[in-house]
Amino acid sequence: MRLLIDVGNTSLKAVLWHNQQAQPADLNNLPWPQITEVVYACVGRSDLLKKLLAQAAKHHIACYEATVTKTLQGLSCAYEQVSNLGIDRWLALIAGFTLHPNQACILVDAGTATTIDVLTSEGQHLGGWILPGLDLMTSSLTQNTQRVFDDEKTPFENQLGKNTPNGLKNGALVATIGAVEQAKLHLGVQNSTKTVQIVFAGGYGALLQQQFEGSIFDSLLVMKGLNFWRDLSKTS
Ligand SMILES: Nc1ncnc2c1ncn2[C@@H]1O[C@H](COP(=O)(O)OP(=O)(O)OP(=O)(O)O)[C@@H](O)[C@H]1O
Ligand SMILES: CC(C)(CO)[C@@H](O)C(=O)NCCC(=O)O
Ligand SMILES: [K+]
Repeated sequence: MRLLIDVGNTSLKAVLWHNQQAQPADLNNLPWPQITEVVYACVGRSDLLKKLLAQAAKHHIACYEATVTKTLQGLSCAYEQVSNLGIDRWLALIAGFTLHPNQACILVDAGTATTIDVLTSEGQHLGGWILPGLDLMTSSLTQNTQRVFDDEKTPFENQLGKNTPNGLKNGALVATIGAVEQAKLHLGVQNSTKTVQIVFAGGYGALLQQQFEGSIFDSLLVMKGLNFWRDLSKTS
């Protein structure tokens, strides 16, 4: 059984991976005797991660930190400075590459930030974008203007706004949708028979997924990437 840990800027997420399945992990009551290894990825700072790694060491369990490399099996990273790419983005790419072989993908992780990464059917990462997440888009406007206000009960909708909270929330949503549309242009899906698999993850992934026909939402995308990273980096 593997303990998989994904440390973001806002939260730490962990799952237990056993028999090709993810089970929720209770961090206050981990089944250490059954855990064979700890695999983790970290873009943020975390005292909780330090505590978990210390506990693993006490139980003599090997810990592996996922890193970005120029290539991994048939997958290649677009960044010149590969260590600058967020590991969560690399893991989403690894998951897309492994789960959708020979298929062009757009990986969208919509949390605190929204990241969009473009992957060709040959496994080449073409690059991507980092946008403020939907909440950051709206809060940066309410905090830096006098008259732009939000409203808890206003949903994000792909429509024109006819009041301030609508204008604000819908603006954030369509900006994000527009960025995903721009990503498609880099894969030449217009005027061609090529298809692209758009995969959404993260807190706002399910909402965004509804905006793109044929797209999928996978709440475990980064965790799956972490699990594949460990398998693939063992054999490369
Ligand atoms: N149903 C939902 N469950 C969790 N978060 C949601 C949901 N709907 C919207 N959100 C928003 O998604 C964001 C959390 O996203 P996510 O869980 O992907 O973490 P994250 O922001 O990526 O954190 P980190 O950067 O720490 O990984 C928050 O802004 C939250 O308001
Ligand atoms: C963009 C975030 C914060 C998303 O979690 C993370 O992937 C990160 O810290 N990235 C580093 C910068 C980059 O990916 O170019
Ligand atoms: K994240």
